Amino acid sequence: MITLDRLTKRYGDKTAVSDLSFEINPGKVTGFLGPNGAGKSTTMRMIVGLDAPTSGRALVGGKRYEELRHPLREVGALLDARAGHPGRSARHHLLGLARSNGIPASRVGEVLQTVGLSEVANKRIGSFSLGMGQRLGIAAALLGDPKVLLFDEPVNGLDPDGVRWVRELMRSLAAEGRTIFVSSHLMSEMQETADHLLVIGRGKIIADAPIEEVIAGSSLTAVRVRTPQPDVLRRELLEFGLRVEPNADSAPDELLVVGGTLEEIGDLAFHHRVPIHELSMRKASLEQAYMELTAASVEYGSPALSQVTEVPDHQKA
Ligand SMILES: Nc1ncnc2c1ncn2[C@@H]1O[C@H](COP(=O)(O)OP(=O)(O)OP(=O)(O)O)[C@@H](O)[C@H]1O
Repeated sequence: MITLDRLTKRYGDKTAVSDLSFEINPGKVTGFLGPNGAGKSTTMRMIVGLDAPTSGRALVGGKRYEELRHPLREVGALLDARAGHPGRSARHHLLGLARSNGIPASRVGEVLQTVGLSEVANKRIGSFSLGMGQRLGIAAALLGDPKVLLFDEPVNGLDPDGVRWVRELMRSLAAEGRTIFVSSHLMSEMQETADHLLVIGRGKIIADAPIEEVIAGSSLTAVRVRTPQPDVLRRELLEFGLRVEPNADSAPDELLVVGGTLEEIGDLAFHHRVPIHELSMRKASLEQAYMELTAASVEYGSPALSQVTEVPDHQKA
């Protein structure tokens, strides 16, 4: 388990992480999301002792990183895939880490196998592609067989096969009861991998909830109802306290209802003898839910496309 207790980091006037308190539990993949500059890497660096908090604490299994006797055997991290001397071979890099952490050398062959680098184990790290570097970083994180694992953007640079491999690895590590904390900007990938989400913006927590709850909380998650009596049903739904979205694109017999479950809406229609021709859930994607959640905390936003694309004269209407 990872515990953050009022964790704060300031760089001069800039507060990178502000009073963060939360727990990351074992047996789950917890996704760590937030816009660029939100404070994700800084938080992860403080958990593994690479940055000192200005105030507050980050604990792994109840201890500060500095208090861990064999840190790599308790917490593994992929924070910077370029770590490791470029002139060294992958095997030597891992052997060095194993030796300094009291990990048997036999473990090196095992993790190289796990990440699919056995055949290039004796090649120089400097000759590795971005994806191979990511795999080596993951091998280093797994070396001490730790209960807690942190991955900062682990699928960065990986091809689709590699992305799927990382997803399956995270899921299986969590299924073994480990604590998996992973940051990513790839929402579709997070939607497939994470059980729980922590969303931060400008150093503060915006959401700490199961992924299904985050998606259900989006205004784009709604129940679609088709009925020959939309006006009657609309009135009853509003009376019941639900919201009916005005939707110019809807067919005349269709209502989009926010805030209610399929069961509640079905029962309500039955109670008022309103015939139903369709009752279905329209789920927001994680990307849509995330964009809504973080809209107010994007520090380095993108200009509207019309501002950056010059439309050639001959294409103008
Ligand atoms: N060593 C440093 N010195 C000064 N400011 C820093 C330092 N490290 C981080 N920051 C600032 O702290 C804030 C949080 O940065 P951090 O890298 O943790 O964000 P992030 O969420 O990981 O962003 P990204 O998604 O772009 O990787 C940013 O505004 C960043 O400029």
